[in-house]
Amino acid sequence: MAASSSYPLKDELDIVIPTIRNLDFLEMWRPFFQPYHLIIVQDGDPSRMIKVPDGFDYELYNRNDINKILGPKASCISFKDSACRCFGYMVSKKKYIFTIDDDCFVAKDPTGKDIDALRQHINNLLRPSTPYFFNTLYDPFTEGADFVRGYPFSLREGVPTAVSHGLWLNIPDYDAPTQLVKPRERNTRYVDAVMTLPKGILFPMCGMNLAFDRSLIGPAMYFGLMGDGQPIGRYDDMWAGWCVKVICDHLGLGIKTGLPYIWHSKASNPFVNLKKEYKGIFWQEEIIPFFQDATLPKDCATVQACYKELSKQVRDKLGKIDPYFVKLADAMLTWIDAWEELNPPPKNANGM
Ligand SMILES: O=c1ccn([C@@H]2O[C@H](COP(=O)(O)OP(=O)(O)O[C@H]3O[C@@H](CO)[C@H](O)[C@H]3O)[C@@H](O)[C@H]2O)c(=O)[nH]1
Ligand SMILES: [Mn+2]
Repeated sequence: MAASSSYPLKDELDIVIPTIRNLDFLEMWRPFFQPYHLIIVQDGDPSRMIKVPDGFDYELYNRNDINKILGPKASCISFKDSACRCFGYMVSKKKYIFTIDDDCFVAKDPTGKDIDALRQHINNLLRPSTPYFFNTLYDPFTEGADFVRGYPFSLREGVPTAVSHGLWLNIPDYDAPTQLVKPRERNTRYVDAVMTLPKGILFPMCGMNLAFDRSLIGPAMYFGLMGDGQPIGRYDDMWAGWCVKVICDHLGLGIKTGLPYIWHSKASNPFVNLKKEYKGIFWQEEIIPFFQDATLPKDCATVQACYKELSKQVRDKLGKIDPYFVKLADAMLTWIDAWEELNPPPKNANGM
């Protein structure tokens, strides 16, 4: 199934943008984004006025709004880090989310055509994933592709897709050490593929060009405690991606990576990034085995239950690395409480 209408899921999808800058980049996206509702999460000084180009339908939240809406639970939303974007996921009322950075522009495909990244994400999300058996012709649900010989027919229905992870031309999402040794490296390779991440395999999720089915995995898309007052930064999306992948594997949901590409226009400062990433670079050598070995009990049947269980395991098994992980485990529970407060389960016919 492909998205057929000119603006697919127009009333079922919010675009979440974290920002400390102006939003002129929206002018380039106007042909693709204008009909969609934007949720802008303004980070940093709340007294700064962020100019949104005319013609866009949006809601904007600054730190004062977050504190007012969440009260003490606002402590789980990062300040002075792009991790703040997850507040937008929480306040949205839509089934789907697309999040993009304000320095990401429309890329061109090899034919020179502007890439409608939003439509590609929607196609990725509306088509099933195949985490249990790798299809060597990549996404079998893409036009012009299919399952190859030897692919078990019992697995060809696939599973629901929870996440669509897009990529970036020009400035790649490198860590600070790589940025420092390869300052001029640019990603010029357009790989025309969408792949399902196999079950049991983790991946480094980047929040720059990311879409997900909020109804399937939203409560697990917490971007952690980063930025002001925290010992690490730039591990917001990574943390969310590791939690989300473990939960998707447990619940039988799929995650795809590959198309669409956006054009990432500028590299953030590698020295500032090194300071933010420093502890994460060696902590992750213990964090990754934790997630690789993580198992969730069979009776964890909802994302929230899985997430609460993961929080308990983070406290028990990562808390010994640094007290930060005990704080993070608590923040994961605060996040779920806040999520449930803002997104109460629908009442049944008896109003219960
Ligand atoms: O304190 C801040 C800093 C930035 N933002 C907004 O977040 C995004 C990303 O900012 P930027 O493009 O400057 O940084 P990158 O290094 O390219 O970000 C990528 O690396 C990861 C860092 O966590 C992340 O996945 C990517 O976003 C912009 O929209 C800034 O305006 C902010 O809100 N607060
Ligand atoms: Mn950037």
